[in-house]
This record gives sequence, structure tokens and C-alpha cells, in this order.
Amino acid sequence: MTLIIGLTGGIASGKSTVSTMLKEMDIQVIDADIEARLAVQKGEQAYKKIIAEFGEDILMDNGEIDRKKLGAIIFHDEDKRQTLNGIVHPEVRKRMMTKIEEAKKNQEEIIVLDIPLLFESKLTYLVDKTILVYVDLETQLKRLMARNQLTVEEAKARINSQMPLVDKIRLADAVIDNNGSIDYTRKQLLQVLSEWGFNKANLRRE
Ligand SMILES: CC(C)(COP(=O)(O)OP(=O)(O)OC[C@H]1O[C@@H](n2cnc3c(N)ncnc32)[C@H](O)[C@@H]1O)[C@@H](O)C(=O)NCCC(=O)NCCS
Ligand SMILES: Nc1ncnc2c1ncn2[C@@H]1O[C@H](COP(=O)(O)OP(=O)(O)OP(=O)(O)O)[C@@H](O)[C@H]1O
Repeated sequence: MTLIIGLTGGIASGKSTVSTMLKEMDIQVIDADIEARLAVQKGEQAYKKIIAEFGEDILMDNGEIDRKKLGAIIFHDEDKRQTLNGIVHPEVRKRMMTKIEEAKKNQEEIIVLDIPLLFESKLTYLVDKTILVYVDLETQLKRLMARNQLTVEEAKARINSQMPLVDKIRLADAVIDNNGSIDYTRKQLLQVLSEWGFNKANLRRE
């Protein structure tokens, strides 16, 4: 039986940092952000629907969607965000389901679904266990501004478009505190996996 873990958090809380650690342990990670990018490439169904809703102004010269422009719109407008979600999320779900089926066929011990909006989008039915990567608001804001070179206002708009991280704590099976060092985060991850019956030895495929 494949154990399916849902890895979630908030924007810039450290999901990619944890998913890199998981990949280093040879665990397959399916990343919703990557699937969402693929789903809106030129020519895809979602691409066409986005242009129909948002107009050609959101395109770059090469015809691909200008993610910066679309982000500036949807992170400041709840209705438009819901419209975009309604177009993109079903495609992301389909793509993830296909990958889950493949991983199950390959008899993977564990697979991890990295889904930022796991709780907001009520996708927990896809997974057996959930891990929340938690940081406090101050750290989240600081790291998001630094990583994406955003102003305080831009960063706050993105954070406020998601369920507060503190509210996700009670919804998760395990919480990893990522306010500290990367090493401390790795230790907690190994601890959670070991509580669920996996250790370094049985994780690594020879
Ligand atoms: C708005 C878009 C174009 C911005 O692209 P950009 O390259 O700047 O950001 P990226 O896609 O890497 O997302 C970064 C983070 O933003 C947050 N985020 C993205 N979309 C949303 C959303 N609709 N609601 C809340 N948070 C979101 C997530 O934490 C995500 O990890 C893009 O995020 C998008 O198409 N979003 C809609 C699809 C979606 O919900 N993706 C998130 C997981 S399925
Ligand atoms: N423990 C840590 N100490 C210092 N910096 C960290 C730590 N964890 C993550 N970071 C940094 O914080 C930023 C956000 O981390 P990461 O990209 O892993 O978050 P994320 O949850 O995947 O973000 P998003 O969902 O927005 O893509 C990155 O610049 C990363 O290098």
C-alpha cells in the first residue's frame, strides 16, 4: 500500500525546502504549483479559458501568460481569484490524479503531494496523512518579500489570499516548525516519518 502524504503550508512557508529533503530521500513528490504551470501553457484548455476571462492584456510577447500580471490581478481581487481557481484547479486535480495512479502502479512506499491550498480547496480526500510546514507571520512575510522581491503590501496581499497558517495547525496530522534552521526542519521531518513507520533505511531504494 502506498502512503500518500499531503504536504502543505502557506506561501513561502518552506514547502519546497521540505520537498527537496524528501526528494533527497528518493521519495516522489508531486508538486501542484508545477502542474498548475503546465496546465496554463499556451494551447492548453485552461490557457484558452484564462484569455477568454482576463483578455489578451495578460499575455507576454511570446503568447505565454504573464504570471506577474495575472498575479497582480488575482491577489488583489477575490472574485477574479475564484474565477482563475475555477479554471485551473480542476486541471491540476486531473494531472495529479494521473501521477498518483502511476506512482501506485509503481508500488511506491510513499508519495508526497505538495499542495499549497490543500485545506482551502478541501483536497484532503486525496491523501492519507497531512504535514503542515509552519512559520510565524513575521518570518513568512520577511522570507516572501526577500524571495520574490515584493513590497510589504504585495506580500501581504498574497498571504491574505490564503487561510492563515495558524488556522491550519489544527487541521494537520503533523506540524513542522520552519522558523528555525534548515537542520532543525530536517530533524522534525525525519521524526514525523519515523512516527509513521519510515526511517532512513527503509526509505532509500538501493
Ligand atoms: C497567479 C499566478 C499566475 C502567479 O504565478 P507565480 O509564478 O507568481 O506564482 P506561483 O504559481 O509560483 O505560486 C506561488 C505561490 O502563490 C500561492 N498561490 C498561487 N495561486 C494562488 C491562489 N489562487 N490562491 C492563493 N494562493 C495562491 C501559492 O502558495 C503558491 O505556492 C499562479 O500562481 C496561478 O496561476 N495561480 C492559480 C493556480 C493555483 O491556485 N496555484 C496554486 C496551487 S494549485
Ligand atoms: N529554515 C529556513 N531558514 C531560512 N530560510 C528558509 C528556511 N526555509 C525556507 N527558507 C527560505 O524561505 C523562502 C521560502 O521557502 P520555500 O520556497 O521552500 O517556500 P514554499 O512554501 O515552497 O513557497 P511557495 O509555496 O510560495 O513556493 C525561500 O527563499 C527559502 O530559501
